[in-house]
Amino acid sequence: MGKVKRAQESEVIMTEMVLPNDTNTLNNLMGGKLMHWLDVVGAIAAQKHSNRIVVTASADSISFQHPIALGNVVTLKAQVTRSFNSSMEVYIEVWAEDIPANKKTKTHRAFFTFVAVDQNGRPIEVPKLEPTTDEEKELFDGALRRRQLRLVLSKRMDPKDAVELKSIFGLEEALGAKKE
Ligand SMILES: CCCCCCCCCCCCCCCC(=O)SCCNC(=O)CCNC(=O)[C@H](O)C(C)(C)COP(=O)(O)OP(=O)(O)OC[C@H]1O[C@@H](n2cnc3c(N)ncnc32)[C@H](O)[C@@H]1OP(=O)(O)O
Repeated sequence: MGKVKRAQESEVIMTEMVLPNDTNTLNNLMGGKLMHWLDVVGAIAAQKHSNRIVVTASADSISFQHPIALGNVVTLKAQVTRSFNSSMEVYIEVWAEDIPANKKTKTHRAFFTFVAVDQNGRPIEVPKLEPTTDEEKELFDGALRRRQLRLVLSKRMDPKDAVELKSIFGLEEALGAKKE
């Protein structure tokens, strides 16, 4: 049996401050800057799980509903939810904190996928992941559906083979599977 690692072993908490160079003309954090931080914190979590070089394969939809203001302290928490062969899904939560006002708000959540690669950039196998807490187990179970959705959207999986997706949405017919 291959190596198994616990989800908590990949946890990374990163803290940043929104500086003038990071903001738009409304003095709010630029979306691209936040995506950069998400990419870095997620990649470190994936590296901790795999002990390998990792590359970003995909980032799921990120919505910017809560602006983060100049001077806020931004905390990003990342953890691998599930590993597959060479790929790992990472869940990231973001909080913005106005320390003088003593106010902390959860602003974003995101799922990224990283792939462990060798020195030549070829995908390489990663340890399996064992979820421990209820939240980790829920994320672990959902990861299979999210992976299938990503692979279908990027045309890497035939919708007919997306068994998990079909079972939750009851999409057998819509996705072209033949009825018995
Ligand atoms: C001492 C320690 C110090 C630590 C200090 C750390 C500092 C850490 C800082 C890091 C700083 C930031 C690091 C950012 C990292 C970049 O930003 S990297 C730059 C952006 N990313 C890239 O350039 C990647 C470009 N793409 C590729 O290289 C290739 O497409 C990939 C992703 C390696 C996949 O290769 P491929 O030949 O298509 O391989 P294939 O066998 O088909 O697929 C391999 C796996 O990828 C998955 N995959 C492929 N495409 C997708 C997709 N669109 N969606 C989901 N999964 C996909 C497949 O499902 C498959 O998964 P598994 O079944 O193996 O689990």
